[in-house]
Amino acid sequence: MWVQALDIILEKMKASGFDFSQVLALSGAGQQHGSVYWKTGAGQVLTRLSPDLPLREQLQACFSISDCPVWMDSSTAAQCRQLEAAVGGARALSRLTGSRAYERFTGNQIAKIYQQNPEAYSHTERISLVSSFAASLFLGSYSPVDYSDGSGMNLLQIQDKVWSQACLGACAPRLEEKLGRPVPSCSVVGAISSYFVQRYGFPPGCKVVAFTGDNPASLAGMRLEEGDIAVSLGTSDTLFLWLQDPTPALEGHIFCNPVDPQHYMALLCFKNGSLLREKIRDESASGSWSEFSKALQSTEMGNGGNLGFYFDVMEITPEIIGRHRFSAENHEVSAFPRDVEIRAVIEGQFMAKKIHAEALGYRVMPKTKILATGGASHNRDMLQVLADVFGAPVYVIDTANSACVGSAYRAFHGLAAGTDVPFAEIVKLAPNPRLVATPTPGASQDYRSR
Ligand SMILES: Nc1ncnc2c1ncn2[C@@H]1O[C@H](COP(=O)(O)OP(=O)(O)O)[C@@H](O)[C@H]1O
Ligand SMILES: O=C(CO)[C@@H](O)[C@H](O)COP(=O)(O)O
Repeated sequence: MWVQALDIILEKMKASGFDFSQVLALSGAGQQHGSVYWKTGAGQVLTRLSPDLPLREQLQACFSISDCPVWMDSSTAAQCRQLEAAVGGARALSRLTGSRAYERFTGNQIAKIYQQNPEAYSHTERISLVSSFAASLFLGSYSPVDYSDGSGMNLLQIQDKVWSQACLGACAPRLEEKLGRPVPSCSVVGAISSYFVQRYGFPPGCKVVAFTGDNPASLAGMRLEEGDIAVSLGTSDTLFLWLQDPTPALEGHIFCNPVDPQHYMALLCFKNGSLLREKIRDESASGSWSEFSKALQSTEMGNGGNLGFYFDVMEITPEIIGRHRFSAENHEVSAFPRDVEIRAVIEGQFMAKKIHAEALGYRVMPKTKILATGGASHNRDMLQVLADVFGAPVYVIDTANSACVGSAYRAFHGLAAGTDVPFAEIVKLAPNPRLVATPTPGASQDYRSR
């Protein structure tokens, strides 16, 4: 599916007259943590692709696992406990790799594949992340994993930027050779393969800059500065911040920074994001976002004291499931009126984000900007609640696809690789984010007191 998606995108671009010969460098992003298993011999196939055929037809037999584990999988609790035990506990693993063991993190996913399907594992010559997999297609050879996306595996020592031998050993045998050596996120990993030159007309020297995770790429696309907080309202909701001195904790993740190898980023991931909001929209707003917005407009900030927490699937931050509603008198109730329900979902989600960010050491400063992205950042009424809960102005960039924009910026940065030009300098002429919501005076104190 992923290979075919790339075929389709490039064919559509070609049909629309896109001039590939102008592309000097490219980069990209993939959902974090997902993994792709290349069968023995696949590396050879990659180097000999015929420009006369789509990629899908040529790569069909190249994978030892046909259904790639993706980030939403949470079936690896046993492997998580084994990994934590092997390195001296959850806190020790977090200090080493930036996170305690998480079910979706790739090391635990690999361990499960090795334990349940050792034959497929032994026929695997290379394991890619979704990001390095896509880069490999463009390169025509295996692309290394970059430090930033590599931090979402529970395998990389985030301070030293090398695979942890203890973690590798706890997950599966001969794993280091299947992963290859990780590289700085701004590395040029090679030139585009002749397949793309001949089939689409890319210039032969077009540089491929290491691909990274969707959240690190979004951080680049939003040109985050210290003190800012980015809120991505996609399928999942994620929150990320730029950090200099990380303090890995038991909740949340520390990743290597995708644009500055000396720095870090913190990330919190909430599984009950847009899919939950869509469910509530269908149940309480006749399936219409505009009805959903009307409910937010017609209810008061603070929701008359009603409070709700909604986790239809097992949440990541924190591990909890179920819908929990509390009346103004602090009694658990089984339902709210439709409009109250809609406000309760949005206020509950945004208050949780603020509380968890503060637990990682985050403080709203006078210059703090909240940068919103992802599909739901089109919804201005939701963004007003976000501004009120955080007590900070909310901005959006012109496109909600910040991971794509970030990939383009990173490709541009890659062109200057080796000259030590900082990323901020490279993107300084990019359009500034637009202010879309300012906090209602006194709002954040109101929310704090709740
Ligand atoms: N007007 C809107 N209001 C709220 N949510 C919206 C609106 N438009 C789109 N969305 C949500 O955006 C989500 C898709 O976000 P997107 O960032 O594209 O996803 P992904 O994280 O998979 O890249 C959809 O699940 C949808 O619920
Ligand atoms: O697991 C995480 C981050 O740790 C997710 O954020 C994935 O990176 C994919 O997210 P969506 O783009 O589907 O929201």
